[in-house]
Amino acid sequence: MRMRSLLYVPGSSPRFLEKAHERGADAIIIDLEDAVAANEKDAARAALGRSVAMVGRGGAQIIVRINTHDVPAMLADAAAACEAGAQALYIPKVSSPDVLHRLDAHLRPLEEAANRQAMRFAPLIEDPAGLLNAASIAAGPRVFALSAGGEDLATSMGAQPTPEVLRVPKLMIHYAAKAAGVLSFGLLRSTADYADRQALAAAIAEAKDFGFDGATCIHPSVVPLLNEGFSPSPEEIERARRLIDAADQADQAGIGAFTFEGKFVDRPIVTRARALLARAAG
Ligand SMILES: CC(C)(COP(=O)(O)OP(=O)(O)OC[C@H]1O[C@@H](n2cnc3c(N)ncnc32)[C@H](O)[C@@H]1OP(=O)(O)O)[C@@H](O)C(=O)NCCC(=O)NCCSC(=O)C[C@H](O)C(=O)O
Ligand SMILES: [Mg+2]
Repeated sequence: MRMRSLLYVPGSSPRFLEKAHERGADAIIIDLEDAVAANEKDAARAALGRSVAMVGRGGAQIIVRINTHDVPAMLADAAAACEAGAQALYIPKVSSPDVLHRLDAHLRPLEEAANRQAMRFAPLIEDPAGLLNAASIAAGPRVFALSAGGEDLATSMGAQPTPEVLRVPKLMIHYAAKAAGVLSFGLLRSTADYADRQALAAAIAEAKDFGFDGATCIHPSVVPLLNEGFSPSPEEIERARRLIDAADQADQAGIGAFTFEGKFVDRPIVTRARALLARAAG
């Protein structure tokens, strides 16, 4: 399943929710957390059934970002997301796997009673404790993806969310995701400056080179950039096909390493080409 673009939509904004399914995002994250004012959170949760149905009309994966600042709110959000038919939870401010176990135990009987598929978890790491526990968080129950919340991460450290500040923590979280074999979402910079398209395109190209699978965004204008940027280009696909043909011929001739279009090729390079074609196939 492709998850190049994940569009955040505040769960309290009917104007945004109404057309979110037309924006082309692979996944839509209905936010109940920081984009929703405190006095609107109960109403956003109560409306979740309608919101999930509305944003799901285009076939995107539907994810709900729950609150984790207090346990009753967290459990109520998770139960509402389950009842609404969301496929996954975005779980903010995860500092250790404990919260994932708590949610897993809470959801299991609800899912069984309603005969629903298990919702998957995407923890969001947003403080230094979470950063240092990233490997155990990535290996937690139901986890399918990991990402960093750059704004909260910087804030929790008394830092500014500049690319220099965010680069190392975001890469640490990325490597934890890769070590656990789960998806890794993000860019090596803050996503708050969504209007600078040139900088965004460069950041997306960089993230793709690092092996990130996709990224979240807060505005629909970024979705096409993510979809294009995290997809293999036609040139990359053509080259991968030629390289695999050449590798198959070399294999039949009993040759493991060879020169292809002026460059050295051996097994990991062929594996990379096959992975690129698999990604292109969706
Ligand atoms: C950033 C925004 C507040 C901008 O809002 P606004 O100025 O009203 O947008 P536009 O006028 O440019 O909108 C143009 C059209 O696009 C639609 N729109 C805009 N945003 C969205 C959206 N997110 N989803 C769906 N549709 C959207 C408008 O309706 C307009 O369409 P039309 O009506 O047809 O003309 C706003 O974009 C926004 O609120 N974005 C979401 C913010 C959010 O969810 N933030 C939380 C996630 S990020 C985070 O929490 C950080 C992380 O945790 C960390 O710590 O780093
Ligand atoms: Mg945050």
